[in-house]
Amino acid sequence: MTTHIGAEKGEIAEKILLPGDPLRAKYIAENFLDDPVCYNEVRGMYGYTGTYKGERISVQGTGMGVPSISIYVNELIEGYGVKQLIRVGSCGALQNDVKVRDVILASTSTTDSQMNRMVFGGIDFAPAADFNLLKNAYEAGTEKGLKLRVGNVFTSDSFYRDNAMDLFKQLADYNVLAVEMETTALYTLAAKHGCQALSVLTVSDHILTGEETTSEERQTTFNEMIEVALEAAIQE
Ligand SMILES: O=P(O)(O)O[C@H]1O[C@H](CO)[C@@H](O)[C@H]1O
Ligand SMILES: O=c1cc[nH]c(=O)[nH]1
Repeated sequence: MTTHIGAEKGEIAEKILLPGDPLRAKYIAENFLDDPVCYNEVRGMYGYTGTYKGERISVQGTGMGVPSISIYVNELIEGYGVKQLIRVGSCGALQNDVKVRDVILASTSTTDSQMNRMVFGGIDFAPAADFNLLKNAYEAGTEKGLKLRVGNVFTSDSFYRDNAMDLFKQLADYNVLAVEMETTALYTLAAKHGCQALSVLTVSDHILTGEETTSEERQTTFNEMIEVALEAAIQE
């Protein structure tokens, strides 16, 4: 057991999906994994292990934001030997040609979080997705007929930010596709520990137009994102 995860050693697979919402972890386990077993309920942050197409896969809620996902990623890697981590999250679109329900693969991330500047003594580390995972996810999505977007996402410490529009427009001018709250931490910690990481994100709302998905639409698109992530996970 680690501080925030109640699993015994060996109960968590080397490959794991990481939704922010613990109920999304439960949904993924119950609808996509065979024989799922719940290994964690500490803080209601559900974690399950099952199989997908015969391969052992876990899914663990991370909570929202850099501090929360950092706790789970650290404990999963250092405490349980997890090697491959795929975030399955939601995000807000920053580009006119990125639409609600689109699925984005984050090749890198920009951030307002101080985490990396603290760690690297003020320099800007460039967090990057694992290329093989990114390639596998892109191919899996393309085979399913999805038009995946690949690019830079903004990992923000703030969901409710005063006067956010100027910053969002500037980021859009610099080709940042969307905003979310965890990818920078995931990629940086994975790099530190020699693990593979990728964020697969569904656009749940549009920052520029205010458009939002209905809960039913979110469900359908989340399913596509989850399938892309699972198919990427089981490739070599
Ligand atoms: O849907 P999840 O994975 O939680 O991701 C997004 O949703 C939360 C904000 O509502 C943040 O965690 C953000 O990154
Ligand atoms: O606008 C959004 C949507 C999802 N997640 C975020 O962090 N922001």
